[in-house]
Amino acid sequence: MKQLAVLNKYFLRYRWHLLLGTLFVTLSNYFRVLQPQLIREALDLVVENIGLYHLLNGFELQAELYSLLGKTLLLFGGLVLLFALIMGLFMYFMRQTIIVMSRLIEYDMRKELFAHYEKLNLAFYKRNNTGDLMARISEDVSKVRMYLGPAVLYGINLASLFVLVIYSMLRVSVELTLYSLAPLPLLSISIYYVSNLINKRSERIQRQLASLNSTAQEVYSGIRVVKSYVQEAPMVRHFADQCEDYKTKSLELVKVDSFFFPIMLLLIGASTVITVYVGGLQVVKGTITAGNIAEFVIYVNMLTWPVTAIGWIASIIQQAAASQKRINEFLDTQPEITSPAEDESPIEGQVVFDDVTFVYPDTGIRALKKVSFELAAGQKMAIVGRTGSGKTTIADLLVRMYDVSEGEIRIDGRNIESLDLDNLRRRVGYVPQDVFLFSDTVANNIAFGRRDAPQEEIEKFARHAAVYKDIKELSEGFQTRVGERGITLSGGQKQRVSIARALIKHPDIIILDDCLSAVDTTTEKEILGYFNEALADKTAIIITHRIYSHLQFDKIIVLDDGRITEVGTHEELLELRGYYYDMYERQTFEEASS
Ligand SMILES: Nc1ncnc2c1ncn2[C@@H]1O[C@H](COP(=O)(O)OP(=O)(O)OP(=O)(O)O)[C@@H](O)[C@H]1O
Repeated sequence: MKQLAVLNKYFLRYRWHLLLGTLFVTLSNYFRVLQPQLIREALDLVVENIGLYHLLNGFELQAELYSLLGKTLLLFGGLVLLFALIMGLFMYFMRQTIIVMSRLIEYDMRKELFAHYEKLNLAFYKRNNTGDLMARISEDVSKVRMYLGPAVLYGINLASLFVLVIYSMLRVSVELTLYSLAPLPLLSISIYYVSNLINKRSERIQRQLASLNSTAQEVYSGIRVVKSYVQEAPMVRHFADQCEDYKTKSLELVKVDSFFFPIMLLLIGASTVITVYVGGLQVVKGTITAGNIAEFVIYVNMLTWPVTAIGWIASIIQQAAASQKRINEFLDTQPEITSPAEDESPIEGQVVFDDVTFVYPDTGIRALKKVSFELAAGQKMAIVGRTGSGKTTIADLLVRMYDVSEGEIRIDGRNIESLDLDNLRRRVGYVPQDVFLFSDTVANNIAFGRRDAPQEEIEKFARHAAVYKDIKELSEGFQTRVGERGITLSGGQKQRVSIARALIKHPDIIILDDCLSAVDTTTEKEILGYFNEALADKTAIIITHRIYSHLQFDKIIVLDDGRITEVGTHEELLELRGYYYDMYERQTFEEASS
């Protein structure tokens, strides 16, 4: 249960909701407990006056007694109604305080958890799958909310009702109280077991539902592959199997669920029978009145829900503790990449890799081995090399998605790890290989890093990225929503929108990771023509699988298995007759034959 201790700060934050809620619960229960006492009074009044009524047979007084009794009973009835109304009013207030408190805490928790997630490193996201991250922020937080709201509410209700009801019962008869309450612990224990079973089975259903959803989602996303391989029928069978599993699990839950109310009614029935039997004998002995039996039966029924709730609350708390443990695991994860200083100053753009070695933390893959190069501010460098040779890793290290394992990266002569992280990332325009667009308008996607960019700027940079015409042809131009992950745009269009997104930031250093791979050669020329002029004073690192003859590079490096194997200018590398030369020959041949 210590897992739940972290939630105490929220109780403290919303202490007035909690305190007022407790007061309203107690007041509501106070008026609830008064009702059986009024009913007992009314019943006793009737029982006591039956004899007198019959004695007055034939006398005028009999009618008067009848009317007086009627009026008194009506008064009792009116009072019971009034108390029920007051009780209801306080119940309304108790939900308005405690359940509202739980919703406010749920909102705070989700916000804080999301903000925390965003601070964590890329390595954390590689380590944990998206489904798990989503589950912790949605389902786990919801389970914790069940503890903060309903469990706390029913807990307070249980405590206050118990004190009030048992005090009222003991005042009448200690012996009858003990007999009437005897079956209730059994009720609590059995409900605890049934609730636990229900929860376990519900969880299994939830998991099955999640897998059902991801299957469906995967099929929808990969519908092109499914159709072109004529795999619709096997996919339907696969989905049907999963549905079958879901159905079986749901039926298992129904079986246990069906026990809930019968158990409750059986044990409450037992309590009532005992009350009437033992109470009846006591009435005969004269220790209590007949009205007391009615009063007790109502008390026992009043305790039904709170006692049932003990098992239910225990089960909710158990689940909430398990969920909070999962949430705490993430909350306790601290970002390894932190910003040491606040410094908004611009970057000149000198980049130095000094004997950089990098090992991916989870796989142990040595992606870079003693890589060294130097770029003066404003210089342009191309990185080429086979797939998996470490090109993207260089880009990721430059924006500190990871920190180097050995060696040092310096920007303007300062170790990259001593620079203000946000400032660094703001001043580097990075177009990653796997372009990602948000399901928002094209304009907002371009202005992602500069939310205040005016429309003219957005259009200007769209032109520079050679995507202006494509956007204008969309149904709503720049206001067209691009669908999930930019699904409604072509691969090349997505690449160009993300180039515009990087350029509009006016970065000091620009890194383009294979971002023209899906663009035709005419468009490529158009973009490169612009690059020549726009990147004139910027340091640029361009990762590519093609040789761009339209761009003058100060330096080209060839990577192979994490090492620099060739370095020099275009002409120098051609003279080396190595990987670069082969690449150039192949490309020239392909262009000539196309
Ligand atoms: N997140 C990661 N976790 C573990 N290993 C990784 C990760 N990303 C890349 N690697 C490994 O590091 C090595 C270098 O990968 P990198 O992505 O830098 O290559 P690349 O040259 O950019 O390849 P490509 O041209 O195909 O994009 C590869 O062996 C790859 O398997």
